[in-house]
Amino acid sequence: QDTDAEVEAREYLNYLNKEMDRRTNLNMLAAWNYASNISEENLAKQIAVEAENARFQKEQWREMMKYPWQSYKNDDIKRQFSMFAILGSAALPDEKFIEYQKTLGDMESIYSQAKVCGFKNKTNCDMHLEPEITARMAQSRDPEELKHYWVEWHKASGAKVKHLYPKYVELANEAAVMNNFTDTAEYWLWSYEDPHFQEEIAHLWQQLKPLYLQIHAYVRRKLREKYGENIVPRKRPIPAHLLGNMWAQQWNLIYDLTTPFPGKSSVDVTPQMLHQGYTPRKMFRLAEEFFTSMNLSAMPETFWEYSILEKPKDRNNIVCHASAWDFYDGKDYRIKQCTTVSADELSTAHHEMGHIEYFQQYRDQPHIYKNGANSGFHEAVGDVIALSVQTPKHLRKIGLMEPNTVIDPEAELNHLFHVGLEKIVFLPFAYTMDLWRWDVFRGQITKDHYNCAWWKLRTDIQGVEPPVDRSEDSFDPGAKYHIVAGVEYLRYFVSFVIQFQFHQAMCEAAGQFDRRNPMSKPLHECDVYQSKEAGNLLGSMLRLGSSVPWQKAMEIMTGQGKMDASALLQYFSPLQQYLERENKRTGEYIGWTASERKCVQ
Ligand SMILES: C=C(C[SeH])C(=O)N1CCC[C@H]1C(=O)O
Ligand SMILES: [Zn+2]
Repeated sequence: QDTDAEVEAREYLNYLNKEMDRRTNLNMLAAWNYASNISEENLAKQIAVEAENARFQKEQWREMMKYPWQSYKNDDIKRQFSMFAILGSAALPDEKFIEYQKTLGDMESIYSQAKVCGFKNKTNCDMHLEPEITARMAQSRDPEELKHYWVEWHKASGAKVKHLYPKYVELANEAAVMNNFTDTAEYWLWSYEDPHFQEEIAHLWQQLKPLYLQIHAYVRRKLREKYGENIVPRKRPIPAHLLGNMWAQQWNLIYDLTTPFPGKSSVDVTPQMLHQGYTPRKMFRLAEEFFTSMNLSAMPETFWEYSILEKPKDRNNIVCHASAWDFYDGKDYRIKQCTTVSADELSTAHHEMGHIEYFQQYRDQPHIYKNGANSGFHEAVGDVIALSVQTPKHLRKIGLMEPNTVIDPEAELNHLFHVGLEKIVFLPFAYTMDLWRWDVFRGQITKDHYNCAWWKLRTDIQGVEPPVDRSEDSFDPGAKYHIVAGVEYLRYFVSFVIQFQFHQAMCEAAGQFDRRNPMSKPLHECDVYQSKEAGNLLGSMLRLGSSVPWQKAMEIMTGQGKMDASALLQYFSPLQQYLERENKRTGEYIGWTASERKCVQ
């Protein structure tokens, strides 16, 4: 039974939650207007709305402190107050708040509008990251062309925001301190509600690293066979421009160069999608149908009306980096993605729609709980579905793979390897992104050695190196969206571990996995399509939002409350055995020696 004080406190929370929904709706509309139509004027409009709301939040913070909420018995009221009490950047005084948002907006604008000149057609200097440069990094098999786009992109993006980054770090840390954190690293880690979270991540990486070393050595051999020993030396870190992705974060786009059994069924459905006349809209309809087949939500009609699912033809002043948007009114949800028709982008479409599913499932939560159980949960939802979609079994079901395609153990290994190029490979990259930023926020990496510290981490942890020597004149972290947009990245490391725990739980619910006899129905062959049991299990966790600690949400989903690498390792165990056998057979050097690339301080 709530005390009178708690009854009064709850009434205040009801007001605050409703008012924050209303105000955040205005914030999101202004942010959407800027991101979809970049201009100084639209940034100023967005910042004006955000500054007004920051003022309101500071005012309410003073109001909240009149309530002795730490002494309340009601856990839910205490949880809401403790979350509302953390203002983030809104804690900054007005003019610093505005400077902080302007710095982020300017970095995002430079990144999103950066362009380079062509390698072959040197007069075409209108090539943007999406779609042109991304397409060349994925499709070119000419090391010189790949080096050109790698170097030019890093010059046109990272180097151009270098002068703004220290100011962002300084103001982010000032805000963190005003929220009673030592720095932004601690503020970011606080959201995971576990005082030992950084150590837990380090422990998970130690468990997963052996598998990464195997796929790294195997891919390096395949690249050496393709490009020769001079370009891909046997024991060296892998040159980052040869891996199919500008940041070498996922290598699935060089699947054709590295597949274990080239003759077997190709899991790359891009040609089929193009042949069948797939459009971006059809890709998102396909994703929606998967969710509804499991008794999860369809997209509201306004989603199809307001979303931007293709890059506008006539202009480039748009943030193309894919994103999902909640407008906090229980009905307006949107995706903005400069979609091109490909298998990789079909996965991204599922990823983004997973965010929308989460938004819809927790729509009845109070404002403060309209978040993922932690940020990694939000990133995992769509990916879990995509794990089912990309099974050969499912691709045949939806007509993207010939019905008579032979799916034998070698074809299954090809599929596992393809998923490994996207999931195993990504882990050290995601880890590096925030290992670098934690040290920057903590003052261990200062601006005079931002770049060389970045490459030391990238070489030590990920085993990749830049295609050319670097120096502190460059700012290569700034060539990656999440760095210039100030988006925390550990969420993706968490997602790529827990999505296999969710997949395992949902496959069990769907009767397609048996934890007591794991190889009787291999986890990587599971497809939860049309399983109401799997959908209801997922939905029951999504509806909670952040109303309970993520460990509780994990327990509801998987029966236990911890992050656990064993589901991922179980999923990839046939691949790990194959890679270990193959690397031994070819005498591969596991790991890498020091890079010969210099970084001039
Ligand atoms: C698709 C999104 C929007 Se939340 C994204 O940023 N992702 C999804 C995978 C990792 C990360 C990236 O692209 O770096
Ligand atoms: Zn996401």
